[in-house]
Amino acid sequence: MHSRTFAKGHGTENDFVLLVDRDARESLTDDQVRWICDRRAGIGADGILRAVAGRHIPEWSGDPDSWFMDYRNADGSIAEMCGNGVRVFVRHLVDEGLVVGPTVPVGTRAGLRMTEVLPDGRIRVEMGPARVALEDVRVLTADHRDLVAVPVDVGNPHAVSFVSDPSAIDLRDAPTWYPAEAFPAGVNAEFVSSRGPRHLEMRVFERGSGETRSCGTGTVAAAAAWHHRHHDGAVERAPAAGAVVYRVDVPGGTVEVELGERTYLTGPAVIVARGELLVPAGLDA
Ligand SMILES: N[C@@H](CCC[C@H](N)C(=O)O)C(=O)O
Repeated sequence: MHSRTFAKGHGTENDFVLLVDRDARESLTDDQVRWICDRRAGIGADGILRAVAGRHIPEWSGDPDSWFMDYRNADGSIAEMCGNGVRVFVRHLVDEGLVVGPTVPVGTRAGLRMTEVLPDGRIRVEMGPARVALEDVRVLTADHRDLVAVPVDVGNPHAVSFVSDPSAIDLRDAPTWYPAEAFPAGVNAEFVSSRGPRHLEMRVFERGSGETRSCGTGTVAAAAAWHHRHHDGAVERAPAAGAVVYRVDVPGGTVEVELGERTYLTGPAVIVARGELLVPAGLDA
């Protein structure tokens, strides 16, 4: 058995275990990730945010000294980006005195993300482009719904379906999709309805984690898909008129998405615990 320090936090109840390991001295195997994220045998989380220096990530070509968010889903898989996670990541680095805000750059597998800690404590993240595909796909849910879905790339893949009532969708099993080749690396599936002008409600089934209480990249995908399909492809034209701001309600809270020349996600980030993880001997790498 060995021990390592951890913190636990969430962004709109999308929850994460944070492991700071700037010099990449500790291993983090898929089995360890699954154990840490297990809500009965481990700490419990939707994913892990490992904080390392960029130099330790082979696919990172940016500043080797910048902090890199090495994100893992609860099943051990790697994802390119996590919109709620990056806010929690920054909150933790600031709280621990490892960076000085308010502006904090973070390396991710989807590229560099500039973040800003706002005076009210929320964190605003520049999310890179949200690419809305022109061709729809179909998503099949556990309750045998066959839904039209809009593919959106926010650094990671999303399929956004517009439904009359997201709470009525059965998400006990993972949705599937067709054609299968639309998402060769899997997809995060969002179910979205309108609550008023520029106000959406969303549920999500995340690749690698199952149904979660929120997904930051998913809210950006939802707003971008909605705006694109209901304003005749207007996301690209938004800069002329200034950014449009969507409020997106998820089961775990509310975030704000700005669509314009750049895309921003703003929301809360909360650290709830710090402690010592006792890694069982069987999981020692
Ligand atoms: N919850 C995250 C997204 C995490 C990664 C996702 N499950 C994937 O595999 O792409 C968010 O807040 O964006």
